[in-house]
Amino acid sequence: MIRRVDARPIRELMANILVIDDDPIQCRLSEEMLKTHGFEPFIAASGAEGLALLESENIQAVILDLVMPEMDGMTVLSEMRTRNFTQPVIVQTAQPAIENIISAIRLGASDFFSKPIAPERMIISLQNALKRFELENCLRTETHRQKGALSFKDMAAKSPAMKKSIAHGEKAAVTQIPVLIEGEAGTGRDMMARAIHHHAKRGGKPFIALNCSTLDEHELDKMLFGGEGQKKTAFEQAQGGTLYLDEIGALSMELQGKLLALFTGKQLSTSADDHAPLDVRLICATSKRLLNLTKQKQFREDLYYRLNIFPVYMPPLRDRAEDIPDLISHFVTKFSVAEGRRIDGCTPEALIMLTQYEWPGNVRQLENAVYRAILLSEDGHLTPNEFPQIQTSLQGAEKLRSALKSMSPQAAPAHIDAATPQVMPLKPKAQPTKDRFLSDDGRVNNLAQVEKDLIEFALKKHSGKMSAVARALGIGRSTLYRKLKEYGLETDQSNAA
Ligand SMILES: Nc1ncnc2c1ncn2[C@@H]1O[C@H](COP(=O)(O)OP(=O)(O)OP(=O)(O)O)[C@@H](O)[C@H]1O
Repeated sequence: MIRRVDARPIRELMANILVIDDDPIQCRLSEEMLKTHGFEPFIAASGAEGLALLESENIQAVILDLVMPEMDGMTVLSEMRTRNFTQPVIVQTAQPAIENIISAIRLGASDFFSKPIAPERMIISLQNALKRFELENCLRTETHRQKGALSFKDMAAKSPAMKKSIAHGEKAAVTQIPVLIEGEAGTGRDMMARAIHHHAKRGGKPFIALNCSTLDEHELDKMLFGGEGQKKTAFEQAQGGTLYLDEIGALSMELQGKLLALFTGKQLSTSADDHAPLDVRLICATSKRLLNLTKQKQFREDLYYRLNIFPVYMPPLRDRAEDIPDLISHFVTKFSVAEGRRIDGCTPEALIMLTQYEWPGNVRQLENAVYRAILLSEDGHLTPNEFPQIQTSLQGAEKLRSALKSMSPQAAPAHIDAATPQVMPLKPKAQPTKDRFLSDDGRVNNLAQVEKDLIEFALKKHSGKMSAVARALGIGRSTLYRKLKEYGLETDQSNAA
């Protein structure tokens, strides 16, 4: 069971705060204060250095000194606006003239402090600024989603793996060529497709999405290539824009052939039979490796090479735990607003638990888990108890891990060519059993000797009980007595029972 401690919101625990100040002592003080309160400080000794860090790092808020040589705080503020940095900025200065305060606020500063600053006041100001920033971000993303204008900036991407995917997406956006998005379900393939569309010249034109695995073949055929009752095909609807085909690997061989014919023919035949040149950018997504499907003859190789011109890979969430806090923060804001609940965020234990989980359903599963947790929460904080399924699953995995640990360690696997042959201990060679019909010197025993040995064996086996021995040998008791006398066996081993 995970112990419950304080419940600081994630944004506070993980936020990257940039301090821009030319005074090294003030920088050290700010750094210590931020670390003590669980923030991640980034320090810049000049305005230029600060702007460079804003470009390269994922900064959530800035503490800015106004009086600095070369580039002063006001110039940094206006440069931030010009470059479209929307992070909250808390200004601090040793010269709090009223005109400075007004100018800084006009340039977008969220708060203003005169030095020396009481750390508690600065922390409260940061908390409020971050809360507002998170709300603004969430509102912006959801507005973009509703307007069909999702951009790369709307995607949580702190991890190197996601940064790489977004860099590929940005490159794909400036071209017109087909894109193939590969990744497990729930990794954000749809979001990536929409961002590529939005950033391309076609942004603002239609974006039509179809899922090839959820529609039956007849329906899909009609929607893609037309048929009775279908006023406009998906291609016609997407004309000038983008057609997004999710789970393209599920397309039947017949429909694959039709799609290939479209590529070669480049003509859109409408139901009204007027022909227009095809101007649709195709973005496909798949959770199965298309290359493997081609090897298994389930996907046409010629079509594969047409679609896989610009691949973009969406990494599973388990390979990018750094993105989890931002995603949770976004979902908490989104759903608590939607549900009219005041939820502050996750406790540190819950956050640790959620970053340890494997998330087989990726971001989609995390989104649903946060939504459920918000509905379960009673005191405005999300603790591990609000994620019962994740808790149970991790506890099960922990039990399995400790059971495996207690088992004897296995030998490290070796390549078959390098493995030394295992020498099995040889069983001691069995001694040949003496043939019961042979004497010690190898001659065949005579009949009397065999009969005597047999009677002796039966006497031992039945503990000398005469009636049992006679029954076992198939002779009468009087014959048995006679033979015992004959072979000199009647004394010690026999009894009358
Ligand atoms: N990087 C991200 N930042 C913010 N939200 C994300 C991100 N990736 C995914 N999401 C959200 O997670 C959910 C699932 O994403 P999306 O629909 O794009 O996934 P998918 O790979 O197409 O899978 P599915 O087939 O389940 O829809 C969506 O609500 C999406 O907005």
